[in-house]
Amino acid sequence: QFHTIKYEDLKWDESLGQGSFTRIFKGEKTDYRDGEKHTTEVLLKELDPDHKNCWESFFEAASFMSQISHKHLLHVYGVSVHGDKNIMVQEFVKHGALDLYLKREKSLSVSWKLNVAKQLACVLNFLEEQSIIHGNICAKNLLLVREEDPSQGISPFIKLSDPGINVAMLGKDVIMHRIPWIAPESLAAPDNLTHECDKWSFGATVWEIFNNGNPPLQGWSLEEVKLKFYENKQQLPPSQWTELADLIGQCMSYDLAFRPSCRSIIRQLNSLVTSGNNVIFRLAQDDH
Ligand SMILES: Nc1cnc(-c2cc(N)nc3[nH]ccc23)cn1
Repeated sequence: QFHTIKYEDLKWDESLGQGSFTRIFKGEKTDYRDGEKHTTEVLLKELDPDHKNCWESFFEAASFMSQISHKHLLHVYGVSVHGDKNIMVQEFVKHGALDLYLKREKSLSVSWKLNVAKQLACVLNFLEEQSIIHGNICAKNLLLVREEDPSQGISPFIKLSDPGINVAMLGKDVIMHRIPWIAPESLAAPDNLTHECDKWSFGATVWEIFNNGNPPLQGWSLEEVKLKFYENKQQLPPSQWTELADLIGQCMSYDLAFRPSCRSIIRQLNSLVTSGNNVIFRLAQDDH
């Protein structure tokens, strides 16, 4: 399914943190093509040795990413196995994960946020057309390839990262930490993910993008309280921008049938762009 990379062709640099049962490092891979030596900056994602049993799911995530290609999907160069080390070799994305970027950058414009949400909707639509379910859409799994530069008319560019270990393989506690990104129906059946699950997660991710990276249900630390969120069919605090709140609410419908198609999501995002401008105009008018 994918390219295997020789361990000796990899070089580890600094640690960049960890994911579910994984550790990530900046690194380099060396290729020898037409007699020349090429080194490429990469992201090395190592599966924890004590979760070796998840290696199929770990590589399944990698193979899902390398069997299709899309401009907004992270490129996976391949995998390397060395002793009890299972390593996924990914493209290195300069500005890292969006959840941290949103927390750091406090003055991102509405058009920046809409632009990023539209890119996510496009790759979601592509995955649905390819009948591929991601299963872990969230701001932490969105990577910022390019920052915006308004002076040059350059807009932000994101890529969706791999879903990581399949949620069905994760323990109950890890699944709880995915509330409210994980669709309520997936809590009961994590091994039965659907495209509708990705739409629910899309709604929670758009909520994150418009809430400056404040995680939803922040401070709801106790797991049973988070479960109450689903039991009471609660919604995330709605945005003041009603059209945006409506879209997020549709995506985060407890009834799968009410979740919009990707086409509808894209259409609604496009109309938010125009209504967004009007909202600003309306607010400006109210000020006078
Ligand atoms: N495929 C990927 C995934 N994450 C990065 C990344 C980049 C960065 N500047 N800081 C980071 N801190 C944590 C991860 C990360 C890069 N590429």
